[in-house]
Amino acid sequence: MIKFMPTTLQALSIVAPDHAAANCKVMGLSSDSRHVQPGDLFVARDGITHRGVDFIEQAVDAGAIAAVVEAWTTSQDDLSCFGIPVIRIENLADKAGVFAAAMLGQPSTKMTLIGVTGTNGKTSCAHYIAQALTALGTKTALIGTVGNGFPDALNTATHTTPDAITVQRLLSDFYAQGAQAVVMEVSSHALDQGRVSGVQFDVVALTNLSRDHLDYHGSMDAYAEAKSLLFTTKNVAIGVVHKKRNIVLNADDDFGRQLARQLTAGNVPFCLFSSDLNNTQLTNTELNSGVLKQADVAVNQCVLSRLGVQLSLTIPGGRVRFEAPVVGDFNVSNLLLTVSVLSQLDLSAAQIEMAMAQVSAVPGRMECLTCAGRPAVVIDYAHTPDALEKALLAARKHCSQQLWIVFGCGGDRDTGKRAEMAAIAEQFADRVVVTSDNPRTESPDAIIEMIMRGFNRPGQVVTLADRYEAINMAMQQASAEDLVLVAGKGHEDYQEIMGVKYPFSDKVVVESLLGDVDA
Ligand SMILES: CC(=O)N[C@H]1[C@@H](OP(=O)(O)OP(=O)(O)OC[C@H]2O[C@@H](n3ccc(=O)[nH]c3=O)[C@H](O)[C@@H]2O)O[C@H](CO)[C@@H](O)[C@@H]1O[C@H](C)C(=O)N[C@@H](C)C(=O)N[C@H](CCC(=O)O)C(=O)O
Ligand SMILES: Nc1ncnc2c1ncn2[C@@H]1O[C@H](COP(=O)(O)OP(=O)(O)OP(=O)(O)O)[C@@H](O)[C@H]1O
Ligand SMILES: N[C@H](CCC[C@H](N)C(=O)O)C(=O)O
Ligand SMILES: [Mg+2]
Repeated sequence: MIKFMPTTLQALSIVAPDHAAANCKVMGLSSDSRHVQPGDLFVARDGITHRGVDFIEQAVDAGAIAAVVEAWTTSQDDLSCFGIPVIRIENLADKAGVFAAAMLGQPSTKMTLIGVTGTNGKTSCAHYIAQALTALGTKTALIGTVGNGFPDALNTATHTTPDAITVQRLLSDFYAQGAQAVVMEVSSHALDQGRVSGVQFDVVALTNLSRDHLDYHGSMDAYAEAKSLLFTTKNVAIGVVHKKRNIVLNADDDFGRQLARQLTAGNVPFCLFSSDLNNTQLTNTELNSGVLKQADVAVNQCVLSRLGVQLSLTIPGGRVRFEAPVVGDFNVSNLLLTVSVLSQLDLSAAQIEMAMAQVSAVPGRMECLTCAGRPAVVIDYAHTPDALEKALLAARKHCSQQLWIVFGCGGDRDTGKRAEMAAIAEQFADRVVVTSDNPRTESPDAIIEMIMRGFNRPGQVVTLADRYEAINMAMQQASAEDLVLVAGKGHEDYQEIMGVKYPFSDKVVVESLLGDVDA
């Protein structure tokens, strides 16, 4: 159990109203009134749904000795009634992590910290990096969608990137358990809400940027702006911190190149990777004028097979060759990112080659289940238009006859991606079954109806809201030479309906329907 180091408001650089308040002992920190412990400083941050100030009374009842609130939301006059010092602070959302880091002894400075952001591929890359570092003997922990902890003992995660105080607690906990490195997925929500403020990174990397989360960010520009926060250094008092400027960018992605141009203009060094053999995305004009450089990590040779990928790469100062049992062209990009991160950690070509040979598939990402005489089934976490396209293109290469897709879309999330995913499904699959994903608080039928608007030939699409029945139907009707891609839920072991998480696993369902699954 991780303990905060007792401190004072003064030591946290919080300007208290009087001497007594400045020196009162702060025993812990919480941003949730329901979890406040006696002696805690309550970080009453404003959220999207609630105002933090509305929970101060509850925090006082639980024993909070002081509270901090957003400066712009409340006047000082309204804060004198709580019986504890309540102090107004600028940019409070960005400060919670900084306070927590201070009270936990700056855990991120004691380990190698790697942050991965981007629309798709964060989990895959984070796991590959953790597997590679572990193979090199570096005890490495993970924070991300599949779970938090050491790779062989992940605790289920509620978020891809937890809230700011939880992030610091996890880092502190990992350090206490001997971690030497931590790889974390950094979501756009996290960057926007200051969940990684106070984390000091050794390497930060971008996978790619495509449509997602527009319900939250409102526009692609705002979404990109949030992502770019991981790559801009701020001072230690606020925001993301870079120990060194080790930045890894994807030259095959529009946003990756945009960031690369910005960094070049600001004379900030970065490592660029590309799986484009001819660097066709990098225009000659840009290359010749020095606006962009050639990729630092690039593909010399790439052989994709049913079992995985064989790669020969150029890296700064050498070459590496390895095989990895992961499928899909998009995974080449994820492997390149992984190699780029390792090269930024100053590992030798021989070390990188050895480490990459140990990389293996991630649960729920292009996971293939087969049984003699039955259609092959691939379970994948594609839940954005770009991911669905990439997953279907990858699955097509493993399918000798008809390619089936079973998918739905999550409720209470970007509604605009629903019709886009339908158009992709229609374009790249032969048979389409639309079902429920996590409807959350929305009606499954209403979500399906929005998906249906994206098809040109809706008459050819089967809809079955019950996900078990939808998978069953596709597997019953598909021939042994067909392939069924079950997309959207990957590793998830629940289906969230009206605030309740019911047990549901695509993998368990498929295995039970296949009977004896081949290895
Ligand atoms: C949209 C979003 O990101 N919402 C997150 C946000 O909620 P919110 O802003 O509505 O918070 P709020 O309910 O207004 O509460 C404000 C403050 O009051 C506190 N509070 C609240 C209630 C109470 O009784 N007492 C109390 O003190 C809360 O702890 C919070 O600090 O802050 C909450 C506390 O940290 C998060 O749990 C919540 O995540 C919700 C559940 C969520 O679904 N988030 C998803 C969209 C998300 O974060 N996804 C990303 C990206 C996924 C990916 O692409 O991989 C992720 O990183 O997981
Ligand atoms: N580099 C990539 N480019 C495009 N699609 C990808 C890439 N890597 C993975 N995918 C697709 O995206 C899906 C999700 O991959 P992964 O879980 O690694 O991404 P993520 O960014 O962590 O997603 P989330 O934001 O939901 O946590 C995969 O199942 C696959 O279909
Ligand atoms: N990290 C993603 C997960 C989506 C998973 C999908 N199954 C869904 O419920 O939409 C998100 O929060 O948008
Ligand atoms: Mg993830």
